[in-house]
Amino acid sequence: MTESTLRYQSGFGNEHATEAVPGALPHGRNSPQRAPFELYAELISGTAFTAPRAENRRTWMYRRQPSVVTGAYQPYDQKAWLTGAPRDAVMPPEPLRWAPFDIAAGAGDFIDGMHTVAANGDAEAQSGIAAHVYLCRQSMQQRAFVNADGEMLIVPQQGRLALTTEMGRLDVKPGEIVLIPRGVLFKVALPDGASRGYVCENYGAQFRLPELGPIGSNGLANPRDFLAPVAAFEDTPGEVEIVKKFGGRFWRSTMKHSPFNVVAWHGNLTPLKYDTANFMTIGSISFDHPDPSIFTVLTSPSDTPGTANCDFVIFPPRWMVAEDTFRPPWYHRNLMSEFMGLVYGEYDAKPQGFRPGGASLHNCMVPHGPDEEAFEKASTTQLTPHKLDNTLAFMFESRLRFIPTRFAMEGGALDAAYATCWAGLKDKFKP
Ligand SMILES: O=C(O)Cc1cc(O)ccc1O
Ligand SMILES: [Fe+2]
Repeated sequence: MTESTLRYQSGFGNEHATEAVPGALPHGRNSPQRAPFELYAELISGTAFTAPRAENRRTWMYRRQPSVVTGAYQPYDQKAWLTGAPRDAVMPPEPLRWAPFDIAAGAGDFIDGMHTVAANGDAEAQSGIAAHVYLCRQSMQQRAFVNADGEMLIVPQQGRLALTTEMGRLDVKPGEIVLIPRGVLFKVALPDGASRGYVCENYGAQFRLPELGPIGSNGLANPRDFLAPVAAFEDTPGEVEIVKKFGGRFWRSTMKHSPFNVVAWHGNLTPLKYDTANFMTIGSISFDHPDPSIFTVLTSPSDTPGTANCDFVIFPPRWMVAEDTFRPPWYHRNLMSEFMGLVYGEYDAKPQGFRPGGASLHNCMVPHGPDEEAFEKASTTQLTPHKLDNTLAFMFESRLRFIPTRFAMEGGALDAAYATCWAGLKDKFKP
């Protein structure tokens, strides 16, 4: 695949209007007696009808056939993709870390290659998230996927993804992220072959931009950098298998035609992509460093103000200038639980052991912080302005503890020696 030439529309939560064939959108009403060109009008509501206006998300689609035109559903086998906190699983009380998950372990496509690393909450209670990795080497062909359990925040780590969705097409590459709303059909092609990445499946309130408080009206992730697709439809003949995730189970059905048949749409419920290179990073320009909440790209609030169901936080390239300051993260333990991944480069608190395509998990009140090497360096180095470059780590941070899966604990990637990275931190007290 050459560089992407797709067109997009800009703005987080914006009201977009787009037609692949001019004249396909009705004007002045959503549901005329007959829609233009004999299309079917169909509404998808991503929030309750009566959700506050600022949170309300819905889109009207004008399509060649409505979504009801499917066959019966049969069970579909996907055992590695789990939903919610597994009640019978053991949750170790210690820090956990995984080596890069082996792409060769995933022979299939984006659906079959999904492996849950850790999950919390309960999809039926619309609360919590799952942290997955996808390990795949095949494009989805004559197949589409729809997730009724939550929205999906996809963080590619290796290999570009070419997504086809009901609202149009998006190309994403490592360093970019894509957000697929709950219930929107999509398929994933792999222009670079073998691909790996992370997914946050969010059963709770939809991700949105965080409040900016005293930061003001600009900064962090700016709304205009979120890109929605333009309407596009497929004409490819042949049956399409629809795989649906519904209440933690997987189902398959067959459609005689492609479900990517939306000729025009308008609304504010859309897939979105975002390039993390556009994140306006804020940090200390005096001393100390602020809490990592300054790196929040998107937040899924819970019912308790300020205590997120999930924050999606990135640690992008940035200047470190703080004076008389230990610059990496301090030693800490938090109420919030932290699942971390690394897209590329090194993370300043763990320059060696935390590698791209791997992960770490520091659950509620589990102490962690810089390893011995990072501590020694950061506490003795000459503090000049320094660019942390070529690095992109991220965190799915949740108020709910993550429970690691069997794949995580027994699949071969678990770093049994993780705790030894702090073992050499001696008592150097010199009164
Ligand atoms: O654990 C981590 O590396 C993430 C993190 C970074 C930071 O600067 C402060 C707290 C925190 O959890
Ligand atoms: Fe932390």
